[in-house]
Amino acid sequence: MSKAIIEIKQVWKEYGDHVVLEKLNLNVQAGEFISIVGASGCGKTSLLNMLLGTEKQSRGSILLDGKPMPQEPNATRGIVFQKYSAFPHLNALENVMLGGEFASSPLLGKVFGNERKKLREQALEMLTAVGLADAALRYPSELSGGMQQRLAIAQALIKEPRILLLDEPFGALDPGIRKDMHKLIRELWKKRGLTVFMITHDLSEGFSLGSRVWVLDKPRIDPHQPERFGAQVVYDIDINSEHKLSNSIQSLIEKQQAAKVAV
Ligand SMILES: Nc1ncnc2c1ncn2[C@@H]1O[C@H](COP(=O)(O)OP(=O)(O)OP(=O)(O)O)[C@@H](O)[C@H]1O
Repeated sequence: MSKAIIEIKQVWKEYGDHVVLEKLNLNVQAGEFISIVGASGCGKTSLLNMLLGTEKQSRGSILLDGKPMPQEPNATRGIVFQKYSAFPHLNALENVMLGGEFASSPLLGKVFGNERKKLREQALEMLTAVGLADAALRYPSELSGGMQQRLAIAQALIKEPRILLLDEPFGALDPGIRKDMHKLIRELWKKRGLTVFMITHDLSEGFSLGSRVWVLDKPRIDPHQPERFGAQVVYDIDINSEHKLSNSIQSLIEKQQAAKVAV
């Protein structure tokens, strides 16, 4: 087996007395697509933030290529949030270029001359890859929700990250647009050999996109002290090796879909 790109070893995350995550032990190979599902507040975003480097684990270690995870975001990891706020005074092309400018000139946030010309070309390529070539000169307020998420993906990918972190990236989009976005993200994942971590509340999205699904839940509950125990990865499901999803998982998905219809 090849060396893991990410190793999570005995990781705990606590906020004061509140234990959010406990005893996480997980290895991720380069090129995996991990869907992270679990109840609201179980610690999915906390886990993603630790992978991004904006949060530090309370205990244990997280390794990137065998070395401690850098404690700040850098170009190895790109992130896309559910709600994207692009700079409103910059057009799509300038917004994507800005991401690249900060990656190559973190202090100044600006590049000049030939480097700028090259960056402009790369940004245009990125916009083309996400299907926004025709909207390069439009401002964020002139883009639909789906287009704004495409822009967010282009901005994350301009830094050429090896790891892409997605925090409910399609949660606010209409079902038809979500489908298009699923196709896009699968293409980008495969073509660029990315390692992807995606939080979703939609189980069927998690199972259809991911090569592996982590289900976070609390195996232990103290009713008098709900914050005493944290969530763990209670199911770690390798989609490729499962010929068929187990009945229980399939029925979970069906239940969720039925609940959506009922709303
Ligand atoms: N900076 C913080 N300080 C204190 N508590 C926090 C902080 N960040 C998160 N929490 C708490 O940690 C718990 C897990 O939060 P987190 O956002 O990781 O959950 P989540 O699974 O992503 O939730 P959701 O699905 O609702 O987005 C929550 O109870 C939250 O209130």
